[in-house]
Amino acid sequence: MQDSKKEFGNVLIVGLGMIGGSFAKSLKLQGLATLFGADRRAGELTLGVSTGVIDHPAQLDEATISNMDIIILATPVRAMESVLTEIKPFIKPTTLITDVGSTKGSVVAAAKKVFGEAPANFIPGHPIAGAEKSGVLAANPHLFEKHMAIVTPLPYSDPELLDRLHRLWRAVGADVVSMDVDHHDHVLAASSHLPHLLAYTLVDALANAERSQDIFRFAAGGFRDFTRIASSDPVMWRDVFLANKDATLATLDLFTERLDEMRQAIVEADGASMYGVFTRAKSARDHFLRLLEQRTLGKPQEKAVAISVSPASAINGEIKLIGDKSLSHRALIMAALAKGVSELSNIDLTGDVKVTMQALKDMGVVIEEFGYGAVRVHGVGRRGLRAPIAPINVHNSATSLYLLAPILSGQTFHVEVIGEETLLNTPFTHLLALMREAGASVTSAAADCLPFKFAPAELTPVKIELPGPPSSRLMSSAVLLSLFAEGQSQFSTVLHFDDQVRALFASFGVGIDGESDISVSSNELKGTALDLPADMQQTLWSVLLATLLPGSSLRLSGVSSQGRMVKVLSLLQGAGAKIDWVGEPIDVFAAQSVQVSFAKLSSFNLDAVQSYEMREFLTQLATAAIYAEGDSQFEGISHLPYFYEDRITTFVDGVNHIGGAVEWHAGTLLSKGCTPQGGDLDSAGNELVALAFLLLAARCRNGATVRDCQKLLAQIPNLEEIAAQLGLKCLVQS
Ligand SMILES: NC(=O)c1ccc[n+]([C@@H]2O[C@H](COP(=O)([O-])OP(=O)(O)OC[C@H]3O[C@@H](n4cnc5c(N)ncnc54)[C@H](O)[C@@H]3O)[C@@H](O)[C@H]2O)c1
Ligand SMILES: O=C(O)C(=O)C[C@]1(C(=O)O)C=C[C@H](O)C=C1
Repeated sequence: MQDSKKEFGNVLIVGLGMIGGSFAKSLKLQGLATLFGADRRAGELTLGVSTGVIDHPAQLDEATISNMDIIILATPVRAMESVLTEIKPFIKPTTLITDVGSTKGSVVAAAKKVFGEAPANFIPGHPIAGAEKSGVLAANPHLFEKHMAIVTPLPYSDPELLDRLHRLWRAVGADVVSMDVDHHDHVLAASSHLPHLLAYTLVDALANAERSQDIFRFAAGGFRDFTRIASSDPVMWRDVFLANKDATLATLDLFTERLDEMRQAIVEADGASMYGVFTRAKSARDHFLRLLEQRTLGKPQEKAVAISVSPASAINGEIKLIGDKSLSHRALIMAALAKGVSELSNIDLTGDVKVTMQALKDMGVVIEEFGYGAVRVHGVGRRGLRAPIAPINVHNSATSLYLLAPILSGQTFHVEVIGEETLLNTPFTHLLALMREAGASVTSAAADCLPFKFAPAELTPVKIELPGPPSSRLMSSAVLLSLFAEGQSQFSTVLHFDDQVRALFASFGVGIDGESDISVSSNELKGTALDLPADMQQTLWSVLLATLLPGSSLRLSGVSSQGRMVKVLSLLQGAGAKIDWVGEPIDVFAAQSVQVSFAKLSSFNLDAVQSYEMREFLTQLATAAIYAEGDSQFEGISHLPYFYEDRITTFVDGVNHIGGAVEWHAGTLLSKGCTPQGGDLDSAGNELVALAFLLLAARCRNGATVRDCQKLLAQIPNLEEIAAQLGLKCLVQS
């Protein structure tokens, strides 16, 4: 009867319908077992044999049962007790008995009733895959692939048989997870049972309604999508609701309450409440779908993208660049924590900012997007965020982590933060130390790396010195943390607080007093309207293009005349750049226009303090130095965090590869003015190196191709468009 070479030996399916048939067909097609089928409908067994789903029809008698290695119960759940009673006298203790039923508590109860105590070889299971079809003709051998199978082992389940059950599910393509029986029934009541109840009830209610003929005649996509599952097998679903009564009632009550609220919103024409529910639900569903896509398709591979730049002549015109990325992150967060509505314009919603925005949406913040760079954020107040349904994923965005972590530590719910790629191996020691100083309850994986788990905690004001010269992200973390500690927090730093960030916080009502001894008070935030100033990297890039390309004349509007922007432009002015501020400064960011034209730059030097201040601009400034007359020198780079040095060494290798003349000695960059020939530049996937290389390429004798620009394009998706607007020929090649 048995082919000993087959991994799972003799397998009997009791209830050869859609699920049992799918299981049998998958094992049979792979040659992993000899398949037996038993069903109270003889016709299903005949079909099972003729369609190649099973090898042999079988009876639940001693000859069959005592010969099986695995028995899978795949009948409706309420039939399982009678099947177990029938097979009990013949079961060998070494035979694995499992099931696929949609409820687990009732199946365990049935086993206890039949056996006194569920035996060690009885281990329940449940595939989270299915269809609205039934019967063996609906068997699909691929049904379980890349879907989850839940196993609910009992305390005394046989470990070897549990291992066999795991292997069995993996063999049909499922990912196996273990769960407690009660938890399973509550989760499935909400995720599967309630939707079936709603679909059946909706169709039935409408079928009996007045005008039912027309309702069905004119029902299109929405009705069809929503009610597909009302075509499922009625016996199976009657059994599910009889078997999982309490958990279903609990989730039904919650839903009924929310449906009543929605009804009330319609009665009162309360558009804001409806909009809130709809956007939160959309965001939650989109989030699920992304997770599901990742499960079924795996993570998409990032494709290497190159950008070739033809030698450019002059760039001319007038341009308003999208808002600064770092301000965009902060503006969204502040608007979410404020009370009332904020209107944000010229906000950059691409790249990492999307990560921050998604996290806020996942925690219930309604963010309406209109057109290019304009959003309306419905603030929920400092402690009004809601627990997300899944961990917050900051992907590869350290900025999102620095800004979200302090606000999560001040919430009233538990939440986990996960990340991806390089972020997973990065220790966030200073950030964690800062939060713990305020009494935050945050635990991390080894070595202060992600994932982080936050629990509610009462935060207290801190009085500390921020370590080293702190990053501007850490300074913002400190301010955000202070908003959740009742009282006044004080930080001293060796650096001045960035003026633009200070202006942004102030416009939401956060007073940051002092230059390097900073005090922040926790108070309520109020929504506001903000027009963000142009992105600093993109502004510097455009200014340098116009400076380096003879015949250029460019006007940039909406450039902040505060903080680092002014400093970097002053530095270039000092080297001979023709940069003029035009008009009066407006708004909280003191935005103005900037007029730039070609200039012959003279060499310029940065001491260690300036290198620190200009650290984000070093690769672009080094490019300017390459085309300046004479030797320029940037000192103290090796004192910066390692990734700044990595950027510079990648930059130096690339420049020299295409005929430039830069040297790198003991943490100092030396550039001898020259015009490189051009060729291939490898940015090693770093977006700031890539941006500098595009600048370098524009003035090379023969142009150049910059490799590995995918991260740059993720940060500035409309780069080709900006270049075209300026008259620069950039071609993106994927
Ligand atoms: N349909 C789904 O999407 C889905 C998904 C996961 C799990 N499940 C579970 O799988 C099981 C089977 O569902 P299905 O969709 O395959 O249903 P189905 O109707 O296609 O198959 C059930 C089979 O069991 C047989 N049967 C009923 N009582 C029996 C008895 N006492 N003895 C022998 N055979 C009997 C029926 O004749 C039928 O062929 C159910 O417990 C269900 O809860 C279903
Ligand atoms: O896709 C469908 O048609 C299903 O109904 C599958 C579904 C579900 O609700 O997700 C149905 C019952 C289960 O026990 C598991 C899966």
